[in-house]
Amino acid sequence: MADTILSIENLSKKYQGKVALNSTNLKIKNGEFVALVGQSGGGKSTLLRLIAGLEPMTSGTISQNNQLIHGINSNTRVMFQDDRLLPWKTVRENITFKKPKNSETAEVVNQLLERVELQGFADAYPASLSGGQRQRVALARALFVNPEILLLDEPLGALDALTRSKMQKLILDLWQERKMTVILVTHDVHEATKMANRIYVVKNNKIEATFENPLAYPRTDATCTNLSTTILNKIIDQD
Ligand SMILES: Nc1ncnc2c1ncn2[C@@H]1O[C@H](COP(=O)(O)OP(=O)(O)OP(=O)(O)O)[C@@H](O)[C@H]1O
Repeated sequence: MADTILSIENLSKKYQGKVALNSTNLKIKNGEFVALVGQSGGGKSTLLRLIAGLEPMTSGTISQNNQLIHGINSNTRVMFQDDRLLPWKTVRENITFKKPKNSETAEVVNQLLERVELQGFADAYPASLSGGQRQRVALARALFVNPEILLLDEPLGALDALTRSKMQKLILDLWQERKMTVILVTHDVHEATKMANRIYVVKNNKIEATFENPLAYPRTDATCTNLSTTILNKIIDQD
């Protein structure tokens, strides 16, 4: 639990000479659930994409388990706001994409579908599913490869309040069951304080503030309010 899983040093990213992330340092321990919050354009998604290796960094280093990350980081999986399911593939095929089909694989998929409450949907096509169901398929697809770090880029942003709240609980339960590390990007400060044990405010293309979250799980709206307000004030603070 106490081991550093991810170590980021002096990480910078520029797009056509314009800074998206500026000399950022970050250390995350194995099994933590951290959140990145902050104003639009601050660099949150850029940081997540660099950790996933979806884009090259301009300078700096990212190490996972003391191994430098170059190119696609196969020990991570990203879940985005849009589910990115392939419409011509069934739920099962979307989850097992690129994997050989055998009975063991089928059993893993069945267990995952049961865990995200989609048993019986293995042969359905994405078009026949609701937005919440599609995001649960996307979650199952991300978990299928057992990533060490699950990267969540505003995955609940398009869901209605009730579905969102259920998904928050499902993700927290899965985090605790699977002992994985989770990094969540969200616009919703309250969501961050309900889910994460540490919250980073990303502002002006760097991490401007860090808030430890001592609240015990399960958290309620009431117990999170004070910390949410403190973080919100830091985000809107004009300095
Ligand atoms: N592919 C790209 N090409 C050019 N500029 C980009 C690209 N991706 C991001 N940027 C720029 O980098 C900066 C950081 O963007 P990023 O998406 O990381 O911010 P963010 O904090 O995730 O914002 P949001 O909360 O709106 O998603 C912004 O100024 C953005 O315009």
